[in-house]
Amino acid sequence: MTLDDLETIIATRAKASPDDSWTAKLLAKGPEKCAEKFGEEAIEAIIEATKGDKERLTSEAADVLFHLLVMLKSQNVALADVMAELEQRQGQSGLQEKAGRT
Ligand SMILES: N=c1c2ncn([C@@H]3O[C@H](COP(=O)(O)OP(=O)(O)OP(=O)(O)O)[C@@H](O)[C@H]3O)c2ncn1[C@@H]1O[C@H](COP(=O)(O)O)[C@@H](O)[C@H]1O
Repeated sequence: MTLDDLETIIATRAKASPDDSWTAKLLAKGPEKCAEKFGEEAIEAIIEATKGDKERLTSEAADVLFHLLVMLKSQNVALADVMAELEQRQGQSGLQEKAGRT
């Protein structure tokens, strides 16, 4: 499973009935609800990371990635655009980037 696969699954399930699909149900609630759910999942991952529970963190991290992609879908932002942004950053240290900010 790749993030591209998951994006494709989400795009397909977005067309399903909200009665049959969590993806469709969440998207039907609108972008704000999708963002809120992503935030909840991120907080759950933070909690597991601070506890040091690797198994629970792995599970919550999966929830975070799934809900990140649903949030992007809700705003029609393509994963490819996010990856292109990361690609542009390749080769520049995060510390260099921070020091170069005006
Ligand atoms: N990867 C996921 C995925 N990860 C999490 N979830 C759902 O996200 C929902 C929210 O998770 P939570 O554990 O937070 O559930 P909750 O009910 O809010 O529980 P609490 O907050 O009370 O703990 C649950 O219903 C999970 O099943 C997912 N739902 C779908 N997918 C993928 O999307 C595909 C299509 O799913 P549907 O859209 O449901 O057909 C699936 O086959 C999977 O590949």
